[in-house]
Amino acid sequence: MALTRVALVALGSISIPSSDLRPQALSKSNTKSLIGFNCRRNLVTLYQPSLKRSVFSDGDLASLHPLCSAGNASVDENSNSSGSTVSGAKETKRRGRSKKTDVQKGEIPVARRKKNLEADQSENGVLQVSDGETDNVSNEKPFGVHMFPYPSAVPSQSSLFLFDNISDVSNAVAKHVTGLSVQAIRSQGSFTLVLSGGSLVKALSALAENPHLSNIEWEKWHVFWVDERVVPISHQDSNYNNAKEEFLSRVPIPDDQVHTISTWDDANTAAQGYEHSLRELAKKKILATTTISRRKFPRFDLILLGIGPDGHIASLFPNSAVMAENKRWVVPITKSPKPPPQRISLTVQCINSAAHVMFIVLGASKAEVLQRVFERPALPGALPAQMVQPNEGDLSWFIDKDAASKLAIASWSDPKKFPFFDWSSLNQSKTSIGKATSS
Ligand SMILES: O=C1O[C@H](COP(=O)(O)O)[C@@H](O)[C@H](O)[C@H]1O
Repeated sequence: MALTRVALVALGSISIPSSDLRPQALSKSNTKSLIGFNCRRNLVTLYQPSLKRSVFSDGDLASLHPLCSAGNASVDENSNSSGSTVSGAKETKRRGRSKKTDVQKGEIPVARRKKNLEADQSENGVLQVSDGETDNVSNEKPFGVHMFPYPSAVPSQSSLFLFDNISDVSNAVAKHVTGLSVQAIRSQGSFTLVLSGGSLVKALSALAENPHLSNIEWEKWHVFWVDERVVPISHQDSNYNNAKEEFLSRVPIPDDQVHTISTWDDANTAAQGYEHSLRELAKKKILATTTISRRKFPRFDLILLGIGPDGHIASLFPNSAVMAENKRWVVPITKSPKPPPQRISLTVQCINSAAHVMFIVLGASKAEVLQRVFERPALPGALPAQMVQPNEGDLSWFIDKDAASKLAIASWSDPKKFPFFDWSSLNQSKTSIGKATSS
């Protein structure tokens, strides 16, 4: 019990910086659909300030969103008119936000843009998502079990946000990314973003629209890819091409800061070439690095991940040998089960070195795999998405209701169905054996 408390107190200092999903950006109907969870390893806590408390029974969950009720009833738009919130340890105050939604691209000087965005940031660097009511997370209780992560030296934190549709997801993602961009630029002068391919890119549409389009300091962005297919960059299978059409062509990031991967050769050469260019950028300090087990890895500010129906992330497919790679930053894939067969991918170790990792999962075709990721343990490597546990960063999931439709969220608090496992007991077990009789 004591161990549980320790873990929960830690929830009071959620370190995700101002993802800022405040309701000003969410329309009234949007706020109905938002559910926020904070997870620390296998703990999930859910907050809703309008209930003036932050611990929920299953009944509360059912009233918050139909997806949380045991029967997964169809969505009742009126079931929750208050929206939910994730807030920091300090009281959240609604602050004034300048209305610039109609400001055209480039019209706001950089200094003013910064000021406007700073006004949007949370106090104390703590995530504060609010519908204007207040909440305090310092005495949370565990809500349930979250995923089946593999232990690592430093527990990471994660959050799960659930929305009705892709447009709500896109708005929330845009605000989250904007917040991280502001924070990175403020602390180090640039923002390094890593894109995935596939359906995820569509969820970036709100980022390329006002107010984000005008507010973001695009000239300080560097864009990378978590994986690429070995096809010409103009090919319809190219992740670059996909991102260019859906997102990059709509935002003013300088061309030389869009780090396309040369894929004219075979996968081996392309992987070596990409790793080489990343290492060069690290030497030039354009890319930060971090050390894990005495090896250097790039520390991207944010990696955006999708998930395939088989649980693959990037181009890392279930049970492939490259899942175990812990030296290289980039690996070649020559027999991808999903076409095209030749690809390159950042490694799990590389992904877990990022400061922030965000999954964006949309659509019913992802419902089953999401259930496996959150509710079924798998052997290491069998479900690549479960291996995403940033070493010194945070993980967030932005999910629409179709993708979440098979999650038994209402049962997550049932210890019989989802046994609570306290990872901190692993660290303490050596010293606590002797104490067992005295307590
Ligand atoms: O092949 C790939 O698939 C995953 C998932 O794509 P989705 O279309 O099913 O969302 C994607 O994240 C990855 O970048 C891509 O190369």
